[in-house]
Amino acid sequence: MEIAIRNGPVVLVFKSALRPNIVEIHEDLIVHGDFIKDVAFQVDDLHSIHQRIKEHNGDILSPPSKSSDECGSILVAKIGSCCGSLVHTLIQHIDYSGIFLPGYKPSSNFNLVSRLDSIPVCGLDHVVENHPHGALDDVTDWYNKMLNMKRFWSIDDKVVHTEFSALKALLVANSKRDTQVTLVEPVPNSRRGRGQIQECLDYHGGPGIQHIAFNVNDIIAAIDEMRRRGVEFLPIPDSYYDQLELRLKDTNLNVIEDLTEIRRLKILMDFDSDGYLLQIFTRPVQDRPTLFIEIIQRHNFNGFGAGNFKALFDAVEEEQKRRGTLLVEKAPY
Ligand SMILES: O=C(O)C(=O)Cc1ccc(O)cc1
Ligand SMILES: [Fe+2]
Repeated sequence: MEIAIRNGPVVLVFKSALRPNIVEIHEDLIVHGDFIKDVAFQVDDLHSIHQRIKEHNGDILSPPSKSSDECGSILVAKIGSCCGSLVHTLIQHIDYSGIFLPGYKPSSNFNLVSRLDSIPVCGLDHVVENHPHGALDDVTDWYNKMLNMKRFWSIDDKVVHTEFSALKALLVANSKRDTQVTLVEPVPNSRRGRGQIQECLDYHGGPGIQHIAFNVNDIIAAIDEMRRRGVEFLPIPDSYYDQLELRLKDTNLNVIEDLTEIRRLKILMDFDSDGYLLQIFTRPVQDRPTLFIEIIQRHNFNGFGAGNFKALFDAVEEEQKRRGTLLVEKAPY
């Protein structure tokens, strides 16, 4: 059974096994718990991508096929990724004008949502994959070969470390930068802890999607409403905002949002001379400390909040201490 929910251009599909014998879903759930199985990409020319993937011996789970209903047709294929059991559905819209994809019917069972104040989402900014130590070069190669995505930036453990852990991250994206995947790996070193990436790998049972980031146009209103609804975000100390205000004093940046609101809602901010971004991270959205959600608003700023990594990772490690997973060698399950 599948239920698709939409907010602006973003659609999430929730899938569950109705019957006991749907082995492939149950097997995945035993390993990963609730997790992201599929990150779908919209493509312009599925046949040529399929050809490219075949030439590079990619894992084609289902070759391009046409799917139609009374609202038109799409072309769809599915490939295995190099990120554990994650798959990528590739979709080319030929002439489709229905609500989502062929076969989906509108549902009228969402009275609760229609009574809440809306939280408009305007796009999917990026998804983030966690990989084991040493995997990032091969994964980057894979996205480059199969989907022609290029590496745009990287940051290493010399820059990204805390008292307890260290990591490497890099971004692969298409040339328009409207499809972006951040790849992250832990760097084991002499530090004392099991960092957030290793914790996520341990609880997820291997590589997988660690967070998804939604773009909004009014992050203050969005977070205000999400908090009102009870969504839990990572706590950020007041000292972060004291420092932020000092750093901002030395710039000519025109920040539209009210800094008191940014402080009150615990939104993070990173900037350079041309622009800034505002971002905030939820606590994990299921029992295992694996998937969480980021809300992000960009003002002429393409980067990934590297200036926030320290505050962010310190905040996550405070959560790990609370969970009792930071200062141990292996996952305590
Ligand atoms: O790069 C991103 O997408 C970020 O949002 C920053 C980040 C990178 C790695 C993490 O484990 C958590 C956050
Ligand atoms: Fe992110």
